[in-house]
Amino acid sequence: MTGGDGQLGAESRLQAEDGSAAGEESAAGVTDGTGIASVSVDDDRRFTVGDWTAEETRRAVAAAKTIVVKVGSSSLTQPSGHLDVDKLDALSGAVASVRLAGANVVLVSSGAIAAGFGPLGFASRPTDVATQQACASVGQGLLMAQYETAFGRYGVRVGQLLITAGDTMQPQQYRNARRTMATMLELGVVPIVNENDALASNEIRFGDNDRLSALIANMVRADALVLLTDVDALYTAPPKEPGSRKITFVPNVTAMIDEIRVGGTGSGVGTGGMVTKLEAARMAAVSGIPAVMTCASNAGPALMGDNVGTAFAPVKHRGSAKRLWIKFASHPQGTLVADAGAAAAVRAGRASLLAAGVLETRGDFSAGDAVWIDDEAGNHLARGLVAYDSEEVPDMLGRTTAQLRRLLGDEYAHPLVHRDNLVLV
Ligand SMILES: Nc1ncnc2c1ncn2[C@@H]1O[C@H](COP(=O)(O)OP(=O)(O)O)[C@@H](O)[C@H]1O
Ligand SMILES: N[C@@H](CCC(=O)OP(=O)(O)O)C(=O)O
Repeated sequence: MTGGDGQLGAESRLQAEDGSAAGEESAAGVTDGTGIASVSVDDDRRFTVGDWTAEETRRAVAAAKTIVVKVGSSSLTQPSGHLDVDKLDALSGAVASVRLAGANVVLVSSGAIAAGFGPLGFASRPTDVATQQACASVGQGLLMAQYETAFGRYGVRVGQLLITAGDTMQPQQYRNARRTMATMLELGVVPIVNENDALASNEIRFGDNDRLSALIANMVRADALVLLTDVDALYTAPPKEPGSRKITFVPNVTAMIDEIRVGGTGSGVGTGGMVTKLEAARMAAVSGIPAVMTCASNAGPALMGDNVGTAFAPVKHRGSAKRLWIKFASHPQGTLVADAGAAAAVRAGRASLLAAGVLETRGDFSAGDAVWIDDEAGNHLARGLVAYDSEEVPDMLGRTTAQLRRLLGDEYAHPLVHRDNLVLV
């Protein structure tokens, strides 16, 4: 449903991402009679989807104290597989201006593979992972050298940070990356982040940098995310399709995600296309971060809050860093299958998961790992950090807290997943 003014209406779909009506506090809870209280697992301050206007969203981008800017391969390179220095210089100028105006800026830059295949003699972007990785190792160096020169003109220092998907999943690595980035920002450096393509494995790989940029926005507690690509805005269908219309404002990305027809990359050097950009916008919106998506040549106006591209309003308050990590970055190692009562309580968003309400455990996990919480039909309800090793759980299943204390001891008289460590999907 697209309004004639290019704003995507969401009035009829005021549903928060967890399925409960926006702003409504769910009442269901679960206790096993031992007084374990049930309080909200999600941020229950009232948030009304639709509160943010397009202007407010854009103003928030312009006023951001900390901002993540993501730029795609096609905005930095030529189809021949070489850097497009003019484009890179123009982008660097826009980002440096924001830095010099006092904001913290993180630049998530793709382009390593696209800048590396030309110098290595390939006519087009290689498709096999090993060759892509070799191209990335050549292209990443070229990219950074060019960024150093470009930002150097403005007296702005840049630093490289290469991250694998695995790094964002491991709490320790995540903390290290967050600390490094925070320190770089304190020192006035613009961190330039890319996926560590040379080390990424085929199985665990972002591939594109769109979702990585939303994770980084959470990591640095950014106030805004700007996604720069080779198309000026989000359209109702891939822009080359006749009749596709430009969308200037999306008040509720979680509600509209199924209504837009998105296609893959349009350039031959990018990855992911609009699918992953919309996913990044959704991750930002449910993390309380306003976002704008437009073409790289609009970087300056977008960062100034001008009416370019597509603005995405936040749809929730920002959660804690821990909850955002559980929701978007953790890598579940197993599954706890909840019975109907526990599933309803988890879904309602106000409960710890007790052993009494769990029917089955699957997978090999350690205390502190992320696990899925599924219903009996196999639907994922939530992700959470489990308090026990997978070998300990079978003896606990179906038992009340009082029984656990009596049979197994005090240390087992706790929820399998405490509500503070549980996030609805
Ligand atoms: N609904 C849509 N609206 C806008 N662009 C779309 C849509 N569906 C597919 N696309 C394509 O997504 C491309 C951008 O994705 P991609 O090539 O991965 O860029 P980047 O390299 O910047 O990440 C655009 O060039 C466009 O052709
Ligand atoms: N990390 C890769 C990103 C690959 C890619 O094409 O990403 P994108 O252009 O953001 O869709 C690189 O630097 O080449």
